[in-house]
Amino acid sequence: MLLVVAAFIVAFVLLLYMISPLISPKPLKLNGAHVVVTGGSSGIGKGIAIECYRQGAFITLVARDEEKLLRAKKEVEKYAINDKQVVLCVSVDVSSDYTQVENVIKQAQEKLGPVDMLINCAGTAISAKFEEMEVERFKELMELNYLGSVYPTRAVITTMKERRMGRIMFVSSQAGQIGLFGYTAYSPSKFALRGLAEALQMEIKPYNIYVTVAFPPDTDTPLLAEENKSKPLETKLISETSGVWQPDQVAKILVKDVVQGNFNSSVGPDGYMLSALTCGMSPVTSITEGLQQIVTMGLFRTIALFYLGSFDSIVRRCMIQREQSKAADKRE
Ligand SMILES: NC(=O)C1=CN([C@@H]2O[C@H](COP(=O)(O)OP(=O)(O)OC[C@H]3O[C@@H](n4cnc5c(N)ncnc54)[C@H](OP(=O)(O)O)[C@@H]3O)[C@@H](O)[C@H]2O)C=CC1
Ligand SMILES: CCCCCCCCCCCCCCCC(=O)[C@@H](N)CO
Repeated sequence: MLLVVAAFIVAFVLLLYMISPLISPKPLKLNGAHVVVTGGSSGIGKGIAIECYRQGAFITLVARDEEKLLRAKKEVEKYAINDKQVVLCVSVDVSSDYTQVENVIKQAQEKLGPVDMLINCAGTAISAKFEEMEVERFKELMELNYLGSVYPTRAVITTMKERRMGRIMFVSSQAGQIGLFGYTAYSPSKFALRGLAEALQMEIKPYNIYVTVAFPPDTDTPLLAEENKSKPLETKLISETSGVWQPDQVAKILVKDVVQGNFNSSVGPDGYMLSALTCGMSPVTSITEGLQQIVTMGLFRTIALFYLGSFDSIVRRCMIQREQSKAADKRE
């Protein structure tokens, strides 16, 4: 009896693998492709631009500061693999006015052809305790991190649907998979991207367009340095769990995933566990991914409970320490 059940399971898994080419997208060829990277003048976005350029892509860098854009362009150009490749810079605020965003995308398409791949990486982070966060920040982060990804996507989607091809990446964060101390304004803006990505992917899969959401851990960029100046100790200690990564390491993984059309892109062992654990109803891109989620979910939830316990104790310890030092100050 057991043997029959085992045989059925094996046959079922084999069958799944046989049909797997039907559900996995064909990898996109970066050579000659037009890749638009918002936030491409710094940090992770610049790393992604470099990685795509090294594989023969034409790049449009989108950000506000023109000087920073030009500096990034020069850096990216060092990685050319042929003399036809071009790096175009466009200066626009991706979060304020849709018409402006649409216009710059149009200009970029006129110069470098239709967009094959859009990387939504422009974004920022602020960490502070909920009651210490200025209320405008909640709106600002939603505007930049969420609407700043909606607008460029909206501007490329019609052409992608007509051409029946394309890739779109949203750069969320591990803080877009788990709500963390200090990130009451940031986490929601990154969670929102996941909802957008799931809904959009269901709409555009029949058009052969694939959506990827990336969930990077702390990455050594100008943004992290700036953020660390005022980051609550709790946030720092909790985030350290999954380490600090280099932008080029992160960029390599993200580019590989978006090229393959994977819905999920995670970095490092903690990132892998977080993604398996929080997969919910998100689309699956390969049989292996689905099977891994089925098998590991219970185990990862068990591990997660230990992590959550240790995060709670970090928060409690920091609170006690603060109160003690306040009391000591008073005595002096
Ligand atoms: N670093 C980290 O630890 C992590 C970062 N992330 C996410 O990755 C993304 C990139 O972060 P990172 O590389 O560290 O940040 P950086 O600050 O190094 O780069 C941000 C980029 O976005 C551009 N940008 C910012 N605001 C706007 C705007 N309104 N319109 C157009 N462009 C804009 C910036 O250029 P300019 O200012 O000139 O406009 C710059 O090119 C962010 O979405 C961040 O949330 C996710 C996980 C971890
Ligand atoms: C099985 C379960 C495993 C659980 C592992 C949990 C690990 C949590 C670490 C969260 C790190 C958050 C980094 C945010 C980075 C970011 O977006 C900002 N630095 C932007 O500047």
